[in-house]
Amino acid sequence: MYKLVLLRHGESEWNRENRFTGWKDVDLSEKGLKEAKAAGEMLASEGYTFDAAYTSVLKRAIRTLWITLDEMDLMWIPVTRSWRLNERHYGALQGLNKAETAEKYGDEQVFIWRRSYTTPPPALAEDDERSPAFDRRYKDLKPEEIPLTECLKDTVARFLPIWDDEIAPAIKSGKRILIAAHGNSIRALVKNLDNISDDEISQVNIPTGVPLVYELDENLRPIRHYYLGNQEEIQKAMSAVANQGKSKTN
Ligand SMILES: O=C(O)[C@@H](CO)OP(=O)(O)O
Repeated sequence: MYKLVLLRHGESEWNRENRFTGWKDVDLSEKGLKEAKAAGEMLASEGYTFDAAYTSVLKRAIRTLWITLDEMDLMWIPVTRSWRLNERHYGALQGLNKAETAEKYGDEQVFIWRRSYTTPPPALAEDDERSPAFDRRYKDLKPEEIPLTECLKDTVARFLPIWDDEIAPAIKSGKRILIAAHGNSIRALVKNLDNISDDEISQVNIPTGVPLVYELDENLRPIRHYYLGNQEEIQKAMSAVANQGKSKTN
């Protein structure tokens, strides 16, 4: 049996302000820093350790990983950063307040933009200065790999190559892996691992800063999964994520 731990970054400044974030490189809030520390403490106290870690090229996930590994005295383990673990690109919604967007376009439309598997949010214009094409960290991507928006299906498609080529073989070789990533890149992985339908994945919400443990069989099929921590608080945190895209007037 293998154990894989997934960790969504701690609360970011834009999570705190309830803004669509996507590939915008915002940092952790004070609360997010504390969540990352608590995640590391919990993993250490529950006896977890890791041989390697994977994260995105966005500082909220990288810093969460640093803090978690620091708490576990594991800052020395190899870390792979890849754009393939980035948050789902939120297109032209990036920067907008989620509740205000729901007031303007309706809760249903915002739910589709946030949680539909195949409908992407409105795209950034190609010449928009926020396009990843103008960001040096993405200079090695092929033009067709650079997103101007993404639905979850797109995120699954760009995440799977690093899973199949690097992470899955590492787990099978016996390495204990920690993945510090984002709400929607973790949803992409969870959909794939648990074989969740396109419809049902719309109801899955990942809380910030809570370790999610997957026990996997020799073929990396999940045996069970569970969050570490206070289960009641975790349920509340998941509902809070679901409600972020609802207008306040409803
Ligand atoms: O804004 C985002 O990038 C993500 C994660 O914070 O939000 P959502 O849960 O709305 O998909």
